[in-house]
Amino acid sequence: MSPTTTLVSSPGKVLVAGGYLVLDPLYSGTVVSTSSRFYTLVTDDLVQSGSGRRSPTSPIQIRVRSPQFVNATWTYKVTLPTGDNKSVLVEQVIDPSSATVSKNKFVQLAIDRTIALASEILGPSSTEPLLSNDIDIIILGDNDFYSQRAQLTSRNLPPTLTSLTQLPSFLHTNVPISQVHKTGLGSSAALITSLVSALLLHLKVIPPSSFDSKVEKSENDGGVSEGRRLAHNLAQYVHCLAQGKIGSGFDVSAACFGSQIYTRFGKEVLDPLMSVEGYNTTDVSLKTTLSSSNPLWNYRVEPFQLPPSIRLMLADVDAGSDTPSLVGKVLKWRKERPEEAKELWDHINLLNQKLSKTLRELNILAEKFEVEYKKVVKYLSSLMYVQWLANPSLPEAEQKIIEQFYQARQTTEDIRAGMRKMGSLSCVPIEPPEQTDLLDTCISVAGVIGGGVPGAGGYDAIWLLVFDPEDCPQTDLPSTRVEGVWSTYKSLDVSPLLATESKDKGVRIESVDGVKGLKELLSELPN
Ligand SMILES: Nc1ncnc2c1ncn2[C@@H]1O[C@H](COP(=O)(O)OP(=O)(O)OP(=O)(O)O)[C@@H](O)[C@H]1O
Ligand SMILES: C[C@@](O)(CCOP(=O)(O)O)CC(=O)O
Repeated sequence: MSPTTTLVSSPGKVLVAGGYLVLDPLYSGTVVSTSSRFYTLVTDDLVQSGSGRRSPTSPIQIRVRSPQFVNATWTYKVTLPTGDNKSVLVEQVIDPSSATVSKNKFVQLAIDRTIALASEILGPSSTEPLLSNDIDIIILGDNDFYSQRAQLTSRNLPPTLTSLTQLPSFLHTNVPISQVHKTGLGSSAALITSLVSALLLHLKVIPPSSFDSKVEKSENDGGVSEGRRLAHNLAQYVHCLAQGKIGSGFDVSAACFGSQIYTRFGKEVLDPLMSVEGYNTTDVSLKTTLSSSNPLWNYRVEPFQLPPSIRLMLADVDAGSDTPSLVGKVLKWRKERPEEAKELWDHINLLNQKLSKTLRELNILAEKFEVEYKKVVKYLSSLMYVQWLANPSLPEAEQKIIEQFYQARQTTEDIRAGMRKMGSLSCVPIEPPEQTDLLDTCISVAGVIGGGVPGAGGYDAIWLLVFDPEDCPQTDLPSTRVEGVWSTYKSLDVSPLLATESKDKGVRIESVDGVKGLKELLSELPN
């Protein structure tokens, strides 16, 4: 086989509405995929990897490196099924000279399960030649996935968006993965989705057109290829296996399909595959279970994107919360007080639907009244919310657009109130008072539409939607005013993230030259 290199990326996520509710298939979540991405490069190019063609008797080796971390190289030996041994075996090769053994369950399971699926679909004898050269995998996450506070401090830079753009790409974190401060963009979901997608492509289980949205649109009713759906199902499976539980899966879905209104799949589809010890001896077929035509994969992905000239802003709040414990407490409350919970969840659900409908309506208005829409964005970008409706003599189209923005503001506020109520009823700090103060300060800034705490909430982060008018001097942009508030905010340590919304539909095939800083990084990697 001639050497090949495959590079794939997948985005991070922000659950702007639907936290907790999205765990139940009766409700949905509005998830925005981020411009910050995870990249997986798979290569068997002898020059690049410095390794060589295997002799037929030596084992298949896969080396994985995460160059942003200390002690983050993992080598695996792969045994394909032969004779009586029907399962794929992926074992870590431990270097006896190394003082500490580093393991990465997420990476190991992704490789193991993807090769097992490939071997079922292609047959072991067709899979073997695809692994005839040793494989090198490089994993990289955009800086946003990890807190850059220490990097900014060490360079004497203030915590602003401008400072973040000055940092080199894929900065080393100077710690092992287990000690890194994550920012909540869903590193593990983006990592697994990009890794399994890259391997499925590399092993030719799916064609590159699987991730070409133009081809997908022209060839498929729903605009989504079979290959992308297979990658999604596999990534959901691996993520659940690595986390040891079946979550809602909104993060993996966003990494695969992009921004969307997400309704989860029923847990039943993965139950037979979820035994960690027994997964590779089970008689359950991966090919059948993970197939895009398996009706048990009953998730729903409705396309969604933010209206034009609206910017998503994110800030990492350096306090942190333990999501699983928040989820455990909320679900306990829901179990103990089902009626109270149902009433509140139904109420929040209507508000969530109202928000996505309003944003959708704004997309339609922006297309229909392009000039008026731009004018309104510019006009509102310098006004505080209380002034938005102050001029009733504006032309009808402009008035209509302003009313929708006003509605978006009110609905985000109503959702926040609903989430705070859920927090107080379940005794969980979903939007704790410190975050309420921060959000109230931010949304009172001119040009800010609304905001909230993403996902499970707590002390981790906040999101805002702000007007982002074209041809506006940097100093007059709402995002610049917000940054000013964040950098001087005293009661919490607030640090911006660079991420905006990714309008691309999830997994994307990349070229090394097209990813800023990648070529340089690869050229500096030791063999
Ligand atoms: N750059 C990376 N290279 C290799 N593995 C990684 C990398 N980043 C994350 N991981 C894997 O993902 C695991 C973290 O998963 P975890 O579910 O705790 O994070 P998360 O909830 O997705 O994070 P966040 O949403 O805060 O970004 C790590 O232990 C590691 O196995
Ligand atoms: C609480 C929950 O609905 C969202 C958690 O989101 P996040 O990881 O806090 O972004 C859990 C889930 O959907 O898996």
